[in-house]
Amino acid sequence: MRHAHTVEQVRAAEAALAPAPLMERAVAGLAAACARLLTRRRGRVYGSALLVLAGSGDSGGGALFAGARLAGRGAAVSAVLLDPGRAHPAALAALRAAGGRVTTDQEVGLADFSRADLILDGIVGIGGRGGLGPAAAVYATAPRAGLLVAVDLPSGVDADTGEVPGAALRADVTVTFGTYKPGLVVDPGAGHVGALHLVPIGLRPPQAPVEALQHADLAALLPRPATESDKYRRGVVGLLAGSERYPGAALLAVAGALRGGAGAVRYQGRPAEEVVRCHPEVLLTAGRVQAWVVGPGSGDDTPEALDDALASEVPVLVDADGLSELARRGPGALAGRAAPTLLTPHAGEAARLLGGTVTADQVAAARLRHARELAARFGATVLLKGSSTVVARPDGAVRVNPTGTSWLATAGSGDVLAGLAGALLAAGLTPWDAAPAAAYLHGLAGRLAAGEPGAPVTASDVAAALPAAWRDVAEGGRPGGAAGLGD
Ligand SMILES: NC(=O)C1=CN([C@@H]2O[C@H](COP(=O)(O)OP(=O)(O)OC[C@H]3O[C@@H](n4cnc5c(N)ncnc54)[C@H](OP(=O)(O)O)[C@@H]3O)[C@@H](O)[C@H]2O)[C@@H](O)CC1
Ligand SMILES: [K+]
Repeated sequence: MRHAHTVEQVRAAEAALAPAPLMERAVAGLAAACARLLTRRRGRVYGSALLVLAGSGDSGGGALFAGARLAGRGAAVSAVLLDPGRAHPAALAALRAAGGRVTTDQEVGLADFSRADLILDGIVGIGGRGGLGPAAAVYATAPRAGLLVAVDLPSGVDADTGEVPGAALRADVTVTFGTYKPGLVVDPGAGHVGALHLVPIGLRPPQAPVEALQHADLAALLPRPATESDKYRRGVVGLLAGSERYPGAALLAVAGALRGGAGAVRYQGRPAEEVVRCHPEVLLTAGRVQAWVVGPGSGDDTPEALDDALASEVPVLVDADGLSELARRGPGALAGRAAPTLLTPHAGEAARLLGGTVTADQVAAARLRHARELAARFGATVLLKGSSTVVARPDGAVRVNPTGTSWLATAGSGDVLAGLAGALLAAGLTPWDAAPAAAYLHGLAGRLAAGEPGAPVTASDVAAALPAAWRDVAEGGRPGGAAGLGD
């Protein structure tokens, strides 16, 4: 599990430790990471060109100290001071003493930026507020040939939320200290991070409000049938999905549910004949179910389907058309439910569920905030789809999905996810576990189907790759399994 802590928690944890050893450990880890990157790129540190972008805080201080160390190993180091009167005095002195060149001239800085083998972004760390000023913002778009290493987090990304209010640097590698920060794992910030490397500095932060499941967590969560399992032990999922107009949604949701390990799928919708033709294992009879999925492509049947599902005493997943109907009814529609409800909106559906006071783009730009608001408003677990899918609980706890690929933004992909998550609910997982587990497997299946370097995939391809994703997780003992994920 990757745990991500807020700025306030990091500050409190840092305050409990002596500052000098903290800086020492952070700088040692940062310099070592840069030395490895330079060696990989140029064969050695000696003779390589390094540029430090230094702001006024400790992030700039750490970058200058690391620059000094690498200058000591023969790198040609220059530093641009973005707030010249306030650069970390001891770190600046150390860089000068090691032979580093210091400038405040933007033209010189940009020329060095374009030529350097490696650039250290120490403009701001967790103390960054608002967007970058113009002197720093030019480096967000300036051309460069070398690697950009962000110190603690890419400058311009909000550490607590992953929001990017203005210009932000785009790193190849981010070296972060002590613990992960939410902004490193939630988009749009996460998209600026590159490869993420954690340097332990001895922090002991409290429980994390944001976490990201890894391969080993998934392996522990996924249900495995015991020898005496029957279909009810594995879980029977009921699908109220598809319509004459949208039969495909039913087929894809069934495909996701069957490959999500459901003991059986009970289908109740209009295109039943087509469903059975494609998936002969589906049950069409009424009977016991352990979770309902309502909404994918359910069209005009949605109001009645939602009534039936919400009146049941089993977990209910509401997706697609079900969410539009729920947006019309408002949070009161879930008020009397004793069993849990899981909502799986994309940004547009989330905006509607939030009462239309925000746009889909605003939801996507501030994913943590809106997923939490929605979960609190409806008293339900919310899986907000999109790049870095976010799962929020009504109490504000969040799990962020680290898998996924932009190839997954394809028609019907959400139907597969709904069926898959429904199967995991039917198997007895809570929404808090089922939702991130489904997002993880779905994202991994998308990556496996898209391949490397990646090619377009259909929702059917994603469903077909689910068994491979499942096996990849089960093989989690070897680092990252076949997909190269894992921690
Ligand atoms: N503790 C340690 O030993 C180590 C700490 N390290 C890292 O340092 C970070 C915490 O340090 P920090 O508190 O000094 O904050 P940091 O983010 O560097 O700078 C804040 C300064 O920036 C300024 N500023 C704010 N917004 C701005 C903007 N938009 N554009 C430009 N400037 C802006 C702001 O100005 P002010 O608001 O005060 O006017 C203030 O002066 C943290 O990420 C940690 O991991 C490691 O790197 C090394 C070891
Ligand atoms: K930074």
